[in-house]
Amino acid sequence: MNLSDHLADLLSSVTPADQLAMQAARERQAQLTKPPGALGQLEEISVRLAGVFRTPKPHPRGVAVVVAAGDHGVAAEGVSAFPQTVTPAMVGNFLLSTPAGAGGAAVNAIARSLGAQVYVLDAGVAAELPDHPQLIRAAARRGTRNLRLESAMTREETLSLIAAGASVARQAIGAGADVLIPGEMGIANTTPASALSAKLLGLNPAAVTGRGTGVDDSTLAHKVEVIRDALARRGSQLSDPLGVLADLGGYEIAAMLGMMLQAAALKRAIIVDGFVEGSAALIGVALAPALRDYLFAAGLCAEIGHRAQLDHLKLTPMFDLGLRLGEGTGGVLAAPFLLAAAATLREMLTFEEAGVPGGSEPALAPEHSLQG
Ligand SMILES: Cc1cc2ncn([C@H]3O[C@H](COP(=O)(O)O)[C@@H](O)[C@H]3O)c2cc1C
Ligand SMILES: O=C(O)c1cccnc1
Repeated sequence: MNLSDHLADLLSSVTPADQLAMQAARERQAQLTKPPGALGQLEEISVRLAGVFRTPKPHPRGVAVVVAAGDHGVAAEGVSAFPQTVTPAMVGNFLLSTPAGAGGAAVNAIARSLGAQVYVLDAGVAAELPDHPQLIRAAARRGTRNLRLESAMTREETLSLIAAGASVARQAIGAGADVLIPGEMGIANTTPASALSAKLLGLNPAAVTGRGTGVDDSTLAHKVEVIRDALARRGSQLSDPLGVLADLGGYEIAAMLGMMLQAAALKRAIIVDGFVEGSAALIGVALAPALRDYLFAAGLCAEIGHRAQLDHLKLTPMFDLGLRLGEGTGGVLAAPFLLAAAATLREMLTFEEAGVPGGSEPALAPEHSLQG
């Protein structure tokens, strides 16, 4: 199958969540031993999980984060507080053996603390990475082109990275993941993420461009100008989301899009972490609106454009810890909320089952009817 047929196939496999299972879950939530609504946002999460897993008693088990790493030609414009060499060095760090286990980055430590699997994908890092048994490699150029001056990727490259992301997602799901978290590492990648957000949300670049790794005021102003220049080129039309992604995106962003589409096609839950993941999700829902049914927002992150992304996706963040890291860290932190929400729906007893007074009156059976 050629790559555009592969994408078309993936898109047509992304079908809406199961409304009947959601309705049954809502009715069940109303009978569980608690005041109505007392589990707050967990209740809506549990109902959405019922829709994803197509049962009023969903039981998601494994959690996996896939960190896709890629480099960006636009790093040459000086839009990050860190040099591009940090990308391959951090990939090394994701894989290093440490006294605590594999990986010395934040995502590794957080994933270990919660028992989540970490996969690492080289989605086009600029430097050659040494072989490592845990490093999955996509066939990609070493870094995108400078999106200020030209399209960051070709269509073929974009399709190929979407396919690579989809393939890792199948691997993770095959190994037991029911909750998939796309994560990213790529110096300068908040620039393509901001450019994509400005384009797709129709907002002024200044409204969606943040400090990323912590750039100062003058670098931030320069970053906004770089994005303005990129948007002023004769780029792709909004009616062509794949073209917009190729024009303004990045390899790891395309790979995360592939992961999301594949996980949704296989009816798994996806946690969308920060601002860079959010930009992949925006392309995803433009290509396949039903993808939204499978997305769960982790926390609100500190990038200023994140709120606008979540509003567009109609997703509610689960916490606000001021995270501004990426890597999928917030997504892994949010995973226990999903597992717990499903557990309430699955394992709590109803008022009737537990013999607790105060539940809504069950309808009277005819033989007990007063008129009988
Ligand atoms: C040591 C280090 C570890 C990271 N882990 C994630 N990021 C995050 O920061 C980068 C995006 O910010 P910007 O667009 O400003 O470059 C991405 O690599 C993202 O994953 C990191 C950044 C650094 C420096
Ligand atoms: O929110 C994010 O995804 C983010 C923020 C800063 C740096 N890298 C990623």
